[in-house]
Amino acid sequence: MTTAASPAQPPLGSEAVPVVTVAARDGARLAFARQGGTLCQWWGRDGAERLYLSPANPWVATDAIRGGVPVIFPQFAARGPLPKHGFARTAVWAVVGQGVDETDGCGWVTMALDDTPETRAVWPHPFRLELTARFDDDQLSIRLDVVNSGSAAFAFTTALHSYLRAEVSDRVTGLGGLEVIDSADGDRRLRADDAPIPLDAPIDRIFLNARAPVTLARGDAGLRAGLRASLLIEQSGFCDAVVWKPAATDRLPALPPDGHSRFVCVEAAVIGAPVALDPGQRWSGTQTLRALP
Ligand SMILES: O=P(O)(O)OC[C@H]1O[C@H](O)[C@H](O)[C@@H](O)[C@@H]1O
Repeated sequence: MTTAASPAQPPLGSEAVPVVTVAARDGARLAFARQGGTLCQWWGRDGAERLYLSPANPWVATDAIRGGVPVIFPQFAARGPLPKHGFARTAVWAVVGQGVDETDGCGWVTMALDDTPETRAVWPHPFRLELTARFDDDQLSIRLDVVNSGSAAFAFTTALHSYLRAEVSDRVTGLGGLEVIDSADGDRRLRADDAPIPLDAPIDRIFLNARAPVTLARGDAGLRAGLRASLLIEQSGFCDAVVWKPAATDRLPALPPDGHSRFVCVEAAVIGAPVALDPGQRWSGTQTLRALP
């Protein structure tokens, strides 16, 4: 277990859910937990938090971590017969390696999850997941690999459920023109317009075939809070994107009363057309967050 940079911060991790921190050469840092293979926090070299990690997260071994980057696999949300968001976010992953890349100074960590009797009880497929994060002060790149290690084909949906620090005056841009499934409105289909998405209202939408970069643009409050002017969010392999921000009245577990107004999730996802993998095949998807000056 480690503690966050400032003594005023709530504890980071617990005995049941240890959290480890790795530093890049430029002083940026990343915290991760084997619980769910979750990246918990990415600090710039100025110590600013770029991800949202709920101060009310209970750090118990059975729960997904409320914040950071939970890994959603093999089912997104309740869109199928499995438990909501699948099992990868609550399983205990292995740490394959961590360190600093001598060539470019980036910090990195790789975690992996293989099928177990518990996963096969809910989803009867041998698989291997590998999550590799590389980061410095300017960017965090997160790659998810899915390998079919069995002898029969399987299909899955997935997401990197990234919780980004955001204030209500911030906006999300770059998703205009895409086909949308509005999860908050009975899966109504609509076409996104070009207007920036305001973060002073709840939203739960899937944007299909999201290939272009998305920007989280700061308003006054975000700039006053010391956040970088904007965050550029790019993805490859993942064909869809989700923008989710709960309402104050949602009263989500592990979130403080003002938590809904401190983040937005911009998720790199595959939902509309599940990935089908034959035995021995590998699928890769990457989400990259670039902190612009
Ligand atoms: O509360 P959780 O189970 O972590 O789910 C959090 C959210 O995940 C996704 O973004 C879904 O689109 C939302 O409908 C869901 O509320």
